[in-house]
Amino acid sequence: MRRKLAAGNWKMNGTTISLTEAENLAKAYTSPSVDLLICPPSTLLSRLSETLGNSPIATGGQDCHAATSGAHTGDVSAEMLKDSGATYVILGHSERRDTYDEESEEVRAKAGTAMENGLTAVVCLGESLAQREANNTLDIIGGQLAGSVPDGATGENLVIAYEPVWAIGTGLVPTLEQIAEVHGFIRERLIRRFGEETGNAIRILYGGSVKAANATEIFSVADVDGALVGGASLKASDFSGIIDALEKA
Ligand SMILES: O=C(CO)COP(=O)(O)O
Repeated sequence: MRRKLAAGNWKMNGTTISLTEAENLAKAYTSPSVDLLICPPSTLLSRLSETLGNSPIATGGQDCHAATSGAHTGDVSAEMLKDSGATYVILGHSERRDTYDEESEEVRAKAGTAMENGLTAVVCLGESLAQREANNTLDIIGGQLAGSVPDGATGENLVIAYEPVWAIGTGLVPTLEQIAEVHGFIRERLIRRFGEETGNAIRILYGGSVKAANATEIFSVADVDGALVGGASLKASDFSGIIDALEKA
């Protein structure tokens, strides 16, 4: 049985004041029935990890370098994330694939380094609107999945996030049938590559305009094991509506 996961990606949002939102969340969820994760900007990671202290809410980075250390100005290593209290790291987000031309091969190298450092890699996959309209969604997702996930993935060290690029921050959400098709396809590919047991243990999150108002129906879809939430994870009052829906799913 896969434990569900509600993950917040704060992206490039948040300063010290935002720690209060995490504190409010920690007060509200002292023993949640689902896993909870916040991935703040790296400037807040240490303080957020300290603020959350013994709360069950985990913290994570939003990217890491494939190398363990060295002359990489501006980058953050997996070891640094771990040292800042993180247990997860988001990798291959479409905003990084787009802005920094991150290819799946690079994402795979980063995920390997993250896993070696004891982090759980949240590997993001997603098609653009043009790719969906050209009926290429499953080809794109299949290629990104095969290319971005390293060998040795398990239900512990890997989470997949399906985030259609056109649904991120737009208020547009795929139909439940479209979500079911892609999540079912990812599940099948994971089983084919890693075997029945591991393939079934890896969690698959949906991400893209998830809100309290649409969370219940999204969580009703087979193989949706939780959500990777952007905008609606910034305020505890918004994120808690999504967490509550996941706890009831
Ligand atoms: O990109 C996302 C999470 O990683 C989704 O962002 P939104 O929830 O703001 O659409």
